[in-house]
Amino acid sequence: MKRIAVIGSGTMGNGIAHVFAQNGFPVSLIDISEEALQKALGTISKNLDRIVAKGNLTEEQKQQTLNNISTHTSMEEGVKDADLVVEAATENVDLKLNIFRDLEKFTKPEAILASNTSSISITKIASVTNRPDKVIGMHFMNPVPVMKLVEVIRGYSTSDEVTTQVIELSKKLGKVPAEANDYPGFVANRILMPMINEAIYSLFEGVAGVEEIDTIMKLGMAHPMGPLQLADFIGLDVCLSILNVLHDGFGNPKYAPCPLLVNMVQAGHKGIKSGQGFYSWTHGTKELVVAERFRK
Ligand SMILES: NC(=O)c1ccc[n+]([C@@H]2O[C@H](COP(=O)([O-])OP(=O)(O)OC[C@H]3O[C@@H](n4cnc5c(N)ncnc54)[C@H](O)[C@@H]3O)[C@@H](O)[C@H]2O)c1
Repeated sequence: MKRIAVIGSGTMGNGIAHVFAQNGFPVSLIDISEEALQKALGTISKNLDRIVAKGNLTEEQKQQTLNNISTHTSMEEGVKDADLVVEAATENVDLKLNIFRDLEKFTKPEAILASNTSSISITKIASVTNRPDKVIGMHFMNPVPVMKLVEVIRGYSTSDEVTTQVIELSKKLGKVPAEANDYPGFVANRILMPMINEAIYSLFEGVAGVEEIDTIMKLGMAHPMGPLQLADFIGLDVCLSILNVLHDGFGNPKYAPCPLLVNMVQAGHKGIKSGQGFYSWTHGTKELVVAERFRK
C-alpha cells in the first residue's frame, strides 16, 4: 500500500494524516471545509514542531512530512489514486454511508476502505459497497501521533488478506494493532463506556463526589486520569451516543445511559468542548476545577 487518502481533517483526521505522512506515505487529506483543511495543516505543523523540539525529528524531516500531504475539497480528486482510504469524518451513520457509496464509485476497485468510526457497524458500512471483503475498521486513538493502539475491526465479510495488510501497515506506522470483531462498541468502547457510565451512576447515587471518584480510579487503578475527567475529554454527547449504540445493539439494560448523563447532554454540558461537564473548563485544561453543580 503506497498512497493513502484520509477523509475528514478534524481531531482524528489530521492526526491520521500526520502519522502516515511522517512515515513516508503520500497522503491526500480531504474535507468538505477548506477552513478545516487549513486548520489541520496548522495543527500538524505545530505537532511536528513539538517532535522536532524533543530531538526526535529533524527540521528537514518535518518539511518532508508536510510535503507528503496534499489537501482536497473534492473527494473524487482526492481518492482516485489511493490504495487505502481511512475515513475519519463526523460520527453520523447516514453521512458515513454516503461517503462509502461515493468511495465505491471514485476509488480503484482494489483499494481498501477503512473507517475510524468509534461505534458504527463496519458490516453496515461495508454493505453499501460492492467490496465488503475490503472494508475494515482502523480505530485510532486520540491523540493519534501519541497513542500506540490501532483497534483493527473485522466486519462480517472482511477478508483475512485485507486484515493482515492493515495489521502490517499499522506496524509500519509504529503502532500496535489489536484485532477485534465487529460487534457494538468493538472492544475499546465496550469496556470503557460502561466504566464511565458506572462512574456517573456512582456520582448520581451519591456514593462519592467527582474528585473522590476520579482520585480513587486514578490512583487506585493507575489510570492516567479518572473516568469523569476522561468523559469530559471525550465529550459527554459522544459518551451518550456510544452508550446508546451498546444499549440498542445488545438490548441489555446494563448499558442504559445514566439519567444524569442524559440530563447533562440535554442541558448542553458536554465537557471540555462546551466549557462545562463534571469539571469547569473555562480556565483551560491545566487546572482541574469541579463544576459548581457538583461542589459540596
Ligand atoms: N475524537 C476522538 O477522540 C475519536 C477517537 C476515536 C475515533 N473517533 C472517530 O473519528 C471520526 C472523526 O471524529 P473527530 O473527532 O475527528 O471529528 P471532528 O468533528 O473533529 O472532524 C470531522 C471532520 O469531518 C469533516 N467532514 C464532515 N463531512 C464530511 C464529508 N462528507 N467529507 C469529508 N469531510 C467531512 C468535517 O468538516 C470535520 O472537519 C468519528 O467517526 C469518530 O467517532 C474519534
